[in-house]
Amino acid sequence: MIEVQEVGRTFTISRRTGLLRRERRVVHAVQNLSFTVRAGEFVGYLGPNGAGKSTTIKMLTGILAPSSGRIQVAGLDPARRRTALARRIGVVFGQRTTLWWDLPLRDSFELIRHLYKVDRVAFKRRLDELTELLGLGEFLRTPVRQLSLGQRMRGDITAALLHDPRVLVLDEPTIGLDVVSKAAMRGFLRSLNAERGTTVLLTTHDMGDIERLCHRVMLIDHGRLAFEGGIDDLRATAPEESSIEDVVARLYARGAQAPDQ
Ligand SMILES: Nc1ncnc2c1ncn2[C@@H]1O[C@H](COP(=O)(O)OP(=O)(O)OP(=O)(O)O)[C@@H](O)[C@H]1O
Repeated sequence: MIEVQEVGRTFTISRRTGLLRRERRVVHAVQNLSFTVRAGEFVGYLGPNGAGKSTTIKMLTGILAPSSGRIQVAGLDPARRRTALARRIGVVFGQRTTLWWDLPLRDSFELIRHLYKVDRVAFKRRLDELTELLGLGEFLRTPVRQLSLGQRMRGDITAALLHDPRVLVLDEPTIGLDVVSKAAMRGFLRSLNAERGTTVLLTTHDMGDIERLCHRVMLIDHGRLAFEGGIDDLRATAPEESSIEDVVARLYARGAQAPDQ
């Protein structure tokens, strides 16, 4: 469902170092990255701040083109077929909304229906289902700017799923949610994957998300894949640690000692 082959992405940063002098520096955000996510998998994508997670997600969704290598998502090259891909995948960035700030939630969904050209009957059925599952009924007429973070996040997840995508890419979907909202969101995502077979790639700094949801974990550090395996394999990298958080902290610390690019 997702194929990443030897992908690299660099950024060139230009910085003023004097009155007339500029210094150019190349940042290797992602380097020689290869992985596969099969249909129906729920995979966690971990890494410390600045490791290259968002850059990867932007490449998977076609927002950024890779500098090298090859990507296929749902059978398409994301950077070349971004519009076609948008009909096959759903994307949620926890830190920002894709909804229209001043519009009631319902109107944002209606606009999305037009953008994705979703059939009216299928849209109504899917919206009713998602409204029920995510408990959104009482907020449909509320402008997005008046929603709490948890309500808005449920709105964003609904928006990403209205066109019934086979792949869902989530960038920190539980950030800032309270324990009850977090548990509800995780329950929803788990059943979406188990019952509907939606393939999910999840980026998070919350190890609870990883432990409770993911079949497999990939860990990126300094733009390179530093670990890949199941939760038990992850634990086995530091069996002396009792929590996943500490196991992952160990892996991050190991990466920090490695020579930088
Ligand atoms: N547009 C850009 N221009 C220059 N450098 C960038 C750009 N986007 C990302 N980078 C750099 O690429 C590297 C990877 O950044 P990225 O945002 O992918 O990390 P991340 O793993 O998502 O981090 P976080 O967990 O903090 O969100 C960082 O060194 C970052 O500064």
